[in-house]
Amino acid sequence: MKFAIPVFPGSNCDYDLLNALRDCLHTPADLVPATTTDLSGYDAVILPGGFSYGDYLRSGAIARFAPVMTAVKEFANAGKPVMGICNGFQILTEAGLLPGALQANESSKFICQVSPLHVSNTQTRFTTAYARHQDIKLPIAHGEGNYYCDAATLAELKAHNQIVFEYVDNPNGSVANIAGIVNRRGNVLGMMPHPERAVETILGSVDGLGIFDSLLMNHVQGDAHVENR
Ligand SMILES: NC(=O)CC[C@H](N)C(=O)O
Repeated sequence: MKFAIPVFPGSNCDYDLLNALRDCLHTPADLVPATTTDLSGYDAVILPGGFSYGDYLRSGAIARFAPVMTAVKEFANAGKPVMGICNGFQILTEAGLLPGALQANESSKFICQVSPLHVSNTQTRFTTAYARHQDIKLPIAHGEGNYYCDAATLAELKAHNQIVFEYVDNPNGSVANIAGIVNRRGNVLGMMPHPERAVETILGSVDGLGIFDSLLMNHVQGDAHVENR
């Protein structure tokens, strides 16, 4: 299973992700520039964290116009797995691949800490390696992680089991403690916590491995059994 990691001007978690995939998971992965228009050689795309285009206007608001995003949309529309971590999640909402938006944290402060989370849905292709309702700890590091959606969207997310990760202590004011969601089809995941920073004991947690293990396992088994239609 080969991963593409689009790199935007200002991405700063791209090498963490490359390390997680190549060195810890032993799976092929390439950094690809934001000008790339062809993702046909890849099985999955993960948008990394950072500050794309300086996060001017709003996080992800400029990145969504990068040429690679046209290819990412085609990739997602073909049902292939796409994931966005932190700034990647912000880009996915701005691009319309996931509902809702990420606002400034309620405290207006940048938050950098390890956060306890519930895995709320273990039936997605990103989370089958976790136990049902497993409690995990992942690092968070963001200024705009306060997930917002309107009441109708929240009802849709709940009705279709699209809330995948929830904060235990809601550090940023997110609606319904939301830390990560999938799209209705189940092939696009966005999450504010950083699983790629929790893949080795020396990092203090290996709780992020479950996401990458799930992707690899479900790719081998054929992703169709975890499609949410
Ligand atoms: N770690 C990150 O990706 C940071 C995300 C974003 N730029 C923010 O501060 O909200």
